[in-house]
Amino acid sequence: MSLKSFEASSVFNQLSKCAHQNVVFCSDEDTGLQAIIAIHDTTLGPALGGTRMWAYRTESDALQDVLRLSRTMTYKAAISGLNLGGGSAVIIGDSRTDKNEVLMRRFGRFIKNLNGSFITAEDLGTNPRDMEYIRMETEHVTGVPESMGGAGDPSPIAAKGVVMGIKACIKELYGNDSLAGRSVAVQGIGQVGENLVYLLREENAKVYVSDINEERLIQVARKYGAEAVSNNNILDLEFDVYAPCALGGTVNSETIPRMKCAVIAGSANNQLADEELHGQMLLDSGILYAPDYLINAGGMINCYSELTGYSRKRTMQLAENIYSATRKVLKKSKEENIPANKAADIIAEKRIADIRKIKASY
Ligand SMILES: NC(=O)c1ccc[n+]([C@@H]2O[C@H](COP(=O)([O-])OP(=O)(O)OC[C@H]3O[C@@H](n4cnc5c(N)ncnc54)[C@H](O)[C@@H]3O)[C@@H](O)[C@H]2O)c1
Repeated sequence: MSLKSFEASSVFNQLSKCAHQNVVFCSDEDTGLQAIIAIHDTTLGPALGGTRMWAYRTESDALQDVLRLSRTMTYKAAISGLNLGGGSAVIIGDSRTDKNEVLMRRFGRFIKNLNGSFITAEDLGTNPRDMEYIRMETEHVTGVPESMGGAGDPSPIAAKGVVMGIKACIKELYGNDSLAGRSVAVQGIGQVGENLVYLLREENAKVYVSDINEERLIQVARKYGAEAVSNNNILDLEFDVYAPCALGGTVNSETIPRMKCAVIAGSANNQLADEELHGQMLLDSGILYAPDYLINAGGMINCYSELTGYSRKRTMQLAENIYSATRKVLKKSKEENIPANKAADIIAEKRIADIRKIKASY
């Protein structure tokens, strides 16, 4: 087989499409570890990003995921005014059956070898206990429990940022940002979703909730006085705000035409299945979109605080800044008639380019 014949699916072909600074393949026979660490951009600071453990169907899927996630982290840090770059890691495997202390500690050794250019935290399939194992091998990890000097669970801060994003959208549409009487559908009521439901109910919003976990759905709906709805037809209902807080890709060519909401603002990463196509479709449909990486930056903000000396007050302040950052993005989107995700990208890219210039001067 000539090299050309498998070019389309090759690792080098995938890498050539994105301008990552460094991609490290980690393999260890003794522990069975197979992982990829991607460092997208470190102009603003060391690359920070979660470690996701997932039973990927193919190695190519794992590579694609880590490349996309790490790029998103660069933009998230840039638009949030953080001095961090973007990175991410994936461990290939089922977190319920394949994860153990040695595997996580071996992975920690790979992070150690990157000498601080990559700092990790939790993501899907990993938790504070795993971060403790990584911490046994390297200091370049955040999201460790408060008992170990960490900042603890980032999801309340992530939810706070999402509320700020929702309020900024409501202000844009109705001239005031009160959520009283506004209706919000939260899809996925896990760690962030439940905190979001709590905050929305505190503001007297009418809240609908859906989740694939029926037991949890009933429990959370009852606890906060929310209305449980079926996950299958949640998008067919009428409400002001759709808040996707489970998996990405729920905003796509099939769902957008069905949507009756005025706003999309949630915590899930990569909500638009295709950023260019679906960002434009939302603009054309008149649905206001609060870019995901902007309003879900609370988790990264929490990690940043942990790295720079944790203060609850400062962390909350940074999460509250998401309100003005969202207002700025929506203004740019309206004035230039461009999709909100595109407007956010331009603002993030400008900050990186500006800081790169001052770095070149010393
Ligand atoms: N945890 C954080 O601090 C944080 C920060 C930023 C972004 N995020 C993103 O927010 C999202 C939620 O994160 P989390 O930590 O709350 O996760 P989680 O695993 O705690 O919760 C996810 C919830 O979604 C439900 N779910 C899964 N698939 C679903 C589907 N198809 N339809 C409806 N519900 C479904 C699950 O049952 C679960 O209750 C993820 O996309 C994550 O990447 C999380």
